Amino acid sequence: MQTHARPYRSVLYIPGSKARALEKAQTLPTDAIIFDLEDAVTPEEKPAARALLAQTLSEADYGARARIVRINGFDTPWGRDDAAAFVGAKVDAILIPKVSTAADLQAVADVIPGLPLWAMLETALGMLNAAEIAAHPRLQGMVMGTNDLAKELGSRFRPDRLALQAGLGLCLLAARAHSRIIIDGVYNAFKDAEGLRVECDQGRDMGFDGKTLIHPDQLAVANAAFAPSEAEVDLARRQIAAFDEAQAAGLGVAVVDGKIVENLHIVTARQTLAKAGAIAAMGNS
Ligand SMILES: CC(C)(COP(=O)(O)OP(=O)(O)OC[C@H]1O[C@@H](n2cnc3c(N)ncnc32)[C@H](O)[C@@H]1OP(=O)(O)O)[C@@H](O)C(=O)NCCC(=O)NCCSC(=O)C[C@H](O)C(=O)O
Ligand SMILES: [Mg+2]
Repeated sequence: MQTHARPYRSVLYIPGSKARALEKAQTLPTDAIIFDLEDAVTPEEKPAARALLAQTLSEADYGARARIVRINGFDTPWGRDDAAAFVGAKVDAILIPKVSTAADLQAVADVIPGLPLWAMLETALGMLNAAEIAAHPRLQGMVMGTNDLAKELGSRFRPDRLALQAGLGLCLLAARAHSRIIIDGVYNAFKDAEGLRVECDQGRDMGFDGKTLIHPDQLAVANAAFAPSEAEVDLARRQIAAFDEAQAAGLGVAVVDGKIVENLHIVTARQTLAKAGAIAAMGNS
């Protein structure tokens, strides 16, 4: 598990063209927002959405929520103008769609100095190049684009996401090897809370930091699934106490609930407590 200064349990997409949704998000319990100029915005609306978003971000207060802008690709008519519009803006990161190589990232890095970059991992080539993408020095986070990936693979939806597992696993390995944030893909059936819960639990079990979402009704499920449970916090505290006691007695191993606790488990326990603390500080239940 990786801990970061802020939680990313819930990462809500908001179409940059929807003024009401942009306003509403200022009060929603989401850890981060992706302000989208790509797939959620029609070609006809793109220039107006870019202007609305730039204006909104200069005025609105999104509090502690991370503000990430998803621009269009540089192989489209809008990508370069999107990038130019957010240089120096009040945003935490720029998210680049369909990143397939480290060179795709570098092209954006060259025109946006300073700001952290995030990459959508959603092409077959991106899966195969996940390691070089994650290693890019400007990269901070990775987002799985499971719709585009399924489209490229020709795979069908399955609740267990069998066809996507290889790609999800490759990207997760790459993110962890380079200490990057990594967020799971969206669950399209936004009225199916139980299906979302199952997919969130799968993502959390695999090691993702959180889930991208498309509707406010999905927030509570993701926030619960990706937060340490009370039982996990309690166990972490007891492991740390037992290990401290063992060390004071000159031992390198403790036993808690019939299981050994070594140094490496203490690293995880401390990360669990740090994550719980960061969530409490954020104020989103
Ligand atoms: C999915 C939706 C089109 C549903 O819209 P709608 O029917 O209007 O929803 P509701 O009437 O239930 O909305 C209720 C209120 O909630 C607000 N709302 C809705 N969605 C959002 C949102 N995403 N963020 C903030 N607020 C939202 C409405 O304004 C209503 O407010 P109120 O007036 O107070 O009642 C719609 O939810 C939507 O457009 N979702 C986002 C879709 C999107 O961003 N898609 C692109 C990202 S996913 C993707 O690209 C995946 C990736 O690249 C891949 O390859 O997998
Ligand atoms: Mg996509």
